[in-house]
Amino acid sequence: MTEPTIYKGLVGVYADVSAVSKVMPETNSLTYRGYAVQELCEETDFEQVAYLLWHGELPTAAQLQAFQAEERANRALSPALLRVLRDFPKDAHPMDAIRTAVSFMGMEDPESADVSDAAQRRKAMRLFAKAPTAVAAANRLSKGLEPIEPDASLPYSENFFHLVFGKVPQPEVIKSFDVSMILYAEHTFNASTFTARTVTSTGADIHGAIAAGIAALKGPLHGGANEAVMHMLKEVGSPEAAVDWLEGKFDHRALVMGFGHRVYKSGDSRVPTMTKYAEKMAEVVGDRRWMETSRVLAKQMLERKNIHPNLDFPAGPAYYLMGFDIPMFTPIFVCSRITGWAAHVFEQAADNRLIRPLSHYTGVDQRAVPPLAARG
Ligand SMILES: CC(=O)SCCNC(=O)CCNC(=O)[C@H](O)C(C)(C)COP(=O)(O)OP(=O)(O)OC[C@H]1O[C@@H](n2cnc3c(N)ncnc32)[C@H](O)[C@@H]1OP(=O)(O)O
Ligand SMILES: O=C([O-])CC(=O)C(=O)O
Repeated sequence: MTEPTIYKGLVGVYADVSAVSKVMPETNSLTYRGYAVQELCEETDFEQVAYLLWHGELPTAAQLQAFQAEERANRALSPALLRVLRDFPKDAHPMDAIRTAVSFMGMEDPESADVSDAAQRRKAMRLFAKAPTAVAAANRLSKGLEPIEPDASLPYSENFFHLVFGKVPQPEVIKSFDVSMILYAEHTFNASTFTARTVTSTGADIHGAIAAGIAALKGPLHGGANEAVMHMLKEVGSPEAAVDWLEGKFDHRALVMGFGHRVYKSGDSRVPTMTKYAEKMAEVVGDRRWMETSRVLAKQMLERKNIHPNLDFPAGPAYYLMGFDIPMFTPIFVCSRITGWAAHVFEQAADNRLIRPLSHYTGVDQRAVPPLAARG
């Protein structure tokens, strides 16, 4: 019998068509619904990008107003969910907290069992609006602080800071955060999005798909890398120590977090924009240490290994400079990626076929079951 070709890690496999976004590794570029992501960062904001991903077109002023009004009206958590969040172990991983909160939101959603396109879209809006409230509440409760109520007078990104810190920072900080949310929003068939599509392909609901996406995003090879990058920068300590630190990693053939990418082999399309806004954060805060250390690491990785940084590399220090606790970084990524995951859930469901690949069996040949007494 001829051996089937195995595509380990599904490298190079086209699993379906998609009209949501396009990664062009040959030019290090990325478009959402045909718009270059860098241009979206400069010309729009995260709410407009969320609308674009879900509807295929940028909103008109009236459409944006309606979208924002719906988002602002759905931010509050139920008293039952707040009670559950209060009962989480204080040392619960924040990604486990948001994954569990999303599952809970699914159970209490008024349209829980309805997987029609219209209901899934309404549920996506509720998830999009509530996720920041849950992420911020879990973070504050883990530190013994009371959750803060969302402020419906504030746009999405301003409200995020309000929920976490109880105040809104200067516009430069909001802009850098908003840019990170646009850049993190969507990236074709990455592991978490493919997971969400696989769950959707079984006919399951959007809360299940997004909870599964969160579980996949937590891993350090995917979204968890933005936290690992900041731990790494702190371990390195200073730009002067970066080259020796990196050589030590090479000696042990260790992975360097925030570097490498399955699709981009000559640079991640999002890195220049995120680096620009991380640099702005360093200016605002007046602390250049992390960006200088990053610069040396990136230069050395390229010279020694020809490996480029990915989006998590500048996003890690950017979030740190914004004042977020490191365990918040991947949950922030969740709040952004909910938009991309949901767009893929809608697309998968609209033209569905169960996702079910094959495995090539390499175990022992078929054999008889020995009786218990005969098993040595
Ligand atoms: C938002 C995101 O999810 S972006 C990704 C975030 N993840 C990280 O930053 C984690 C660190 N990076 C990695 O682990 C990998 O680069 C991944 C998982 C992102 C991509 O993995 P793959 O596509 O399977 O990369 P692949 O294994 O083919 O890498 C090619 C070579 O580069 C090496 N390499 C890739 N990334 C790194 C890295 N970060 N540090 C050191 N070496 C690396 C591999 O070891 C491999 O070397 P080899 O040919 O000697 O075996
Ligand atoms: O595309 C990938 O494999 C990972 C990634 O960069 C993302 O999900 O943003």
